[in-house]
Amino acid sequence: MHRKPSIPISIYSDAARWRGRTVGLYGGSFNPVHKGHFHIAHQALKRLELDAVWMMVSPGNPLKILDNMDMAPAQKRLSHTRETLRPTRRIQVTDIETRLGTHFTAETLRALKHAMPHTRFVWIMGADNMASFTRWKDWQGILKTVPIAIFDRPGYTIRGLSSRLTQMTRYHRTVPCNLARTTRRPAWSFLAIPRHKGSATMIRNRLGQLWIADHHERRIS
Ligand SMILES: Nc1ncnc2c1ncn2[C@@H]1O[C@H](COP(=O)(O)OP(=O)(O)OP(=O)(O)O)[C@@H](O)[C@H]1O
Ligand SMILES: O=C(O)c1ccc[n+]([C@@H]2O[C@H](COP(=O)([O-])O)[C@@H](O)[C@H]2O)c1
Repeated sequence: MHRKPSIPISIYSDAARWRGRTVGLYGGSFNPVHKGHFHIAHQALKRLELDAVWMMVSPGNPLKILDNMDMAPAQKRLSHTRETLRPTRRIQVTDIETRLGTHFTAETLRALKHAMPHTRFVWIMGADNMASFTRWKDWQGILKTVPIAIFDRPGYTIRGLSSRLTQMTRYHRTVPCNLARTTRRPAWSFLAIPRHKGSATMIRNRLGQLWIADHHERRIS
């Protein structure tokens, strides 16, 4: 039995604005944001014919919680993503999960569908997440709630397309141009876009401890 979501007023007030629109929900740690993220947001807008992409800065990926020392605080990841990407009307950066108080994607989707029943949502993710998707909380519920657009990523094409997710849902694969508007569930597409090698792990490794040290210093002082 699922708990009924409690929705902050600020989110209900967005509902009228996004009525009848198609929004790509692009969740991420963005620890930190990089050009690969920007590439995916643009590809999603174009290839899925979306009205907007919301980059949802996660309060904390439930599967990365054990690596927490490596994770900058959500507020810092949000402000850094906003400063770096300079959001437009069609690509927005949001802390909606923090405001909803949800960590798990299934809960976020339930809350958004409840608050904004007249907006079409599509979940956006990179191919690396295909391998772990069947460990996400209520992953089958996610598939019943929204279509899923999966974007190719260097090093993950074969792993993703041979994942348990692919094996279990192969008959639900859809062509990308129909994905955002299909009412069929489950529905997912794999988008073989030009791949981008951007990686937050690579940036953290290159910066040494700078990105992390910066936020720990602020937390201590
Ligand atoms: N270069 C990329 N190509 C395709 N998808 C990407 C790319 N970089 C990130 N993504 C996707 O963007 C979303 C957010 O990614 P995230 O913030 O975890 O960045 P990351 O580079 O994967 O970070 P980390 O290396 O710390 O795991 C995820 O769905 C991820 O699969
Ligand atoms: O709900 C889950 O169980 C779950 C498990 C792993 C990742 N997610 C979500 O997937 C998105 C991508 O996460 P990440 O860390 O790869 O950027 C982000 O919105 C996470 O909250 C969600």
